Amino acid sequence: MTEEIVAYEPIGVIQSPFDSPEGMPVQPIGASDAVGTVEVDDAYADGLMDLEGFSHCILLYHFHRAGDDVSMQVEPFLDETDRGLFSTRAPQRPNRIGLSVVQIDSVDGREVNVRGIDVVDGTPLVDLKPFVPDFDVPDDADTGWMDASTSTVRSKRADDRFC
Ligand SMILES: C[S@@+](CC[C@H](N)C(=O)[O-])C[C@H]1O[C@@H](n2cnc3c(N)ncnc32)[C@H](O)[C@@H]1O
Repeated sequence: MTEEIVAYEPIGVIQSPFDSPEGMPVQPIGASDAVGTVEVDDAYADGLMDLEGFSHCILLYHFHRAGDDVSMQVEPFLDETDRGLFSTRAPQRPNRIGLSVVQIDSVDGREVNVRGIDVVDGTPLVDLKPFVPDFDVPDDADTGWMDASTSTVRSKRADDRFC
């Protein structure tokens, strides 16, 4: 077991239309109409320079409303079978880090206006990176058990199992 403790402070906050983890989309593909704002703290505003040239960005954030009961096998939203936690995107994990690729509508001061947001309003932002298909999309990716069709993911809504 590693001895080092890693601690981060949020660099900002994500505003979204969703007040609760329950009943909301489970991935950005199901939230294409959901508009949100990523607001970085003043100290980091200059770091948004040049971001407007990218159509999408990667948000890394803390699932602050996830429950404490972390299991190594979970039934994910997109299946009816238990799966190893690390083969899922379940929010309830040892380090509650979430990742979403969202569309950038505009960058305005310390705010990034985004679309396709699948997080609860007030989610603490840990990092933001540009999405670059050549870096981030392998052309030979296999997706294991996660064979839910695109239309299933689009219409799927979360329940309270990870709260
Ligand atoms: C399945 S996770 C996927 C999130 C991200 N796209 C990922 O893959 O890491 C999305 C679900 O997490 C829950 N959720 C979103 N924001 C949360 C937060 N701040 N705290 C706890 N749960 C959250 C909601 O139930 C939402 O439907």
